[in-house]
Amino acid sequence: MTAVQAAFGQRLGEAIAARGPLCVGIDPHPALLHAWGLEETPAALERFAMTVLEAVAAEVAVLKPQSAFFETYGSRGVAVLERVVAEARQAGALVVHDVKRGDIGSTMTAYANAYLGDGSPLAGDAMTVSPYLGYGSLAPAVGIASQTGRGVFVLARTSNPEAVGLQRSATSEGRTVAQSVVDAAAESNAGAEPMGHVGVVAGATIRPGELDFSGLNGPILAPGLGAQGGTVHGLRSMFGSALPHVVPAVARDLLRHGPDVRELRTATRRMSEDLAAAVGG
Ligand SMILES: O=C(O)c1cc(=O)[nH]c(=O)n1[C@@H]1O[C@H](COP(=O)(O)O)[C@@H](O)[C@H]1O
Repeated sequence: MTAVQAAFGQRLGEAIAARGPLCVGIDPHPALLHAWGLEETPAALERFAMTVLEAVAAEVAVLKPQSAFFETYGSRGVAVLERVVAEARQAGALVVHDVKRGDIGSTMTAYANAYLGDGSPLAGDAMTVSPYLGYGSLAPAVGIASQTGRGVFVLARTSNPEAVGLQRSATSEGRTVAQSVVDAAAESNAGAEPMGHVGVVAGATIRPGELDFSGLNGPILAPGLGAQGGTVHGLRSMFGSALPHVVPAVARDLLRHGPDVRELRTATRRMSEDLAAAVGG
């Protein structure tokens, strides 16, 4: 029988304590492949991903491969993603699959089993999920994550400008849609220590005080640093006392330092140090 790993909230907390909170996105955009002198082929995709791992997998708490950039290459791309997951976890980083899945019933269960199920070739540590079929439709993923010591990150207030109309609109109770997602995640995390396994996604581009995270008791994935205008120094005003639970994510702004492994690692260390100063100070 496989031993059940510790709960995701605990494992993430330990990883952040050991390595700092930075999450590096592995997003092999065609433009980045070209900038690195690579072609758009499965072999080049693998080279790109393995270079990122060599530079940062032993440095940062979390790696977040964006599935679409691997799926583009069909089964060979997915095979590269499997290798990324295995090698990242081997190097001690947690893997968050950025897949933004949202569906109902047995289909949601199948998505959760693919990315979070024990024994799945793609099983990482967490996945991003979309609540726009109803937070309750995510129950299979929330449940499978809990049973397997894994996590989910539920899209609440995403970093893209198109999200504003929907996510900032008011629900019948007068809260914003985004706040209702945070509050639903808070209910799933109630009583968990040191924090629950249901995280939310809130861009590092939101307005200060836009959301109340005080009851969340779970992690906040905050993409949008650098290329989308988010800054390390802006995080405190956006997240306030929830800052210790924030996992800021960056992809393009670091990946542009490749393909030189040392330059990529140096840029990552610099950003981690800036974060430590901003979060701790
Ligand atoms: O879920 C995500 O990771 C995500 C949520 C969000 O609100 N905004 C957002 O940009 N992302 C992802 O974060 C990555 C963008 O990273 P940058 O290159 O640093 O802008 C992409 O993979 C996006 O899909």
